[in-house]
Amino acid sequence: MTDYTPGFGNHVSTEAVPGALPIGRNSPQRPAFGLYAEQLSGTAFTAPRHENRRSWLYRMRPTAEHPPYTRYEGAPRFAPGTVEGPLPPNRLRWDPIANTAHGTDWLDSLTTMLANRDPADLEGVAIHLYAANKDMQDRVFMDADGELLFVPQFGRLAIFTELGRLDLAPGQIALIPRGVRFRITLPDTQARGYVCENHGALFRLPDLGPIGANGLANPRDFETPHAWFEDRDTPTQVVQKYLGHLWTTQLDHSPLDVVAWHGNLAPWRYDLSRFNTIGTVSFDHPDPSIFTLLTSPSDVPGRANADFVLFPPRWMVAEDTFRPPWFHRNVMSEAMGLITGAYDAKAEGFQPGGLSLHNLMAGHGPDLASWQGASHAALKPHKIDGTMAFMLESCWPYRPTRFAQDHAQLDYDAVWKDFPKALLP
Ligand SMILES: O=C(O)Cc1cc(O)ccc1O
Ligand SMILES: [Fe+2]
Repeated sequence: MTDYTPGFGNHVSTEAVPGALPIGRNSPQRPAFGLYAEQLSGTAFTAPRHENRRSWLYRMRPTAEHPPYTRYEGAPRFAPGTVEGPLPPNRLRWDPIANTAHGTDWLDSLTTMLANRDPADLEGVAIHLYAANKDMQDRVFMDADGELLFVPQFGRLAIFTELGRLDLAPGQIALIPRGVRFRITLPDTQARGYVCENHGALFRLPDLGPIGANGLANPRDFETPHAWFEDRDTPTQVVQKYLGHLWTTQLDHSPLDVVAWHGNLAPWRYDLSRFNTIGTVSFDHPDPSIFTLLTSPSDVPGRANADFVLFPPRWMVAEDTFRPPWFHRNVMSEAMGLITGAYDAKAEGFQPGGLSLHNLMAGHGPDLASWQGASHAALKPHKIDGTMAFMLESCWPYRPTRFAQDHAQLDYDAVWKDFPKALLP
């Protein structure tokens, strides 16, 4: 059980030991109890105030005290780079990854599927899958390449971070900022899901425009953990992802030793059932941007580095409308995952834990069975229930890893085969 503070991007002050947090200054000459003050930046020092994100951590030892990093040889499918050469314009889809070997923790189970920029560009996103069956023991991970958005699909995660503990279950998502170290244990002994890694501008809530001041993901439903620490003087391995590669070093203590912190750069979790879904009450299927939960802007206004888009249970009431997603070709690139149930544009073949990719300009939309069903359905109010899908839509075309290329479904194109030709008068 953990305590949380509600709100998105708020300035939080929290201490696990009374008196640990300095009052009125960040870096006193001698912080309480001999703690070390450390600033963790999520944006440049000079970022505009409304975008500026940083926290001050008060820890038992400075992060700076560590031996050199050497290459990490574990996690064989994590961050291997993508396939070089011309990128085929083909649509791709994957079944959930088969069970990983017994005794594989979250970190070593990470399997990179798609990536679209070099992390050193400070733009782009990558999509990793995990399928773990062992707790991380005596080791922590940190990602210097971006913030991590967790989308569990099966099994709970207990995430012990430098800034507090997060309990996470399927149906919730969580975010860990760039650079924050954490360890993951598995309350259900097994867990499977997605991790979206964002190298670009920090995820934020989208502007709501004419929707108004409320709706979609409301800020108060994001939960940030209170300060928590462990005082453990036992050997601890640190693994970090740095510019696309994995590195490791060894400490003689746990770095999850932040006794107090304050600031607006912090992990959070969010319950997807809180998403206030908005859709048409007249006709036509709205653009999926109506379902944007988080956005990471690029330098081009309105063109996201990444949008995290949710397709939750909802009522469909549109009149004289083909209600599922329409056929379309998009200049943005669409990677999709499924948390539970079925997706209304794919009758079969897109399974919970699976993944699909429709890169820029790829013709896609309802498969033949979904098109037939929706073209003839009686248009009474209908609840799409028991489903939760998401899309990570990016302006940068995704490239698969070699593993992804070798494990894609063999004949995905066939779901769009044999559409009857239109009959002209
Ligand atoms: O391709 C998809 O299934 C995602 C999607 C959903 C939708 O409702 C409208 C457009 C779109 O790309
Ligand atoms: Fe699409």
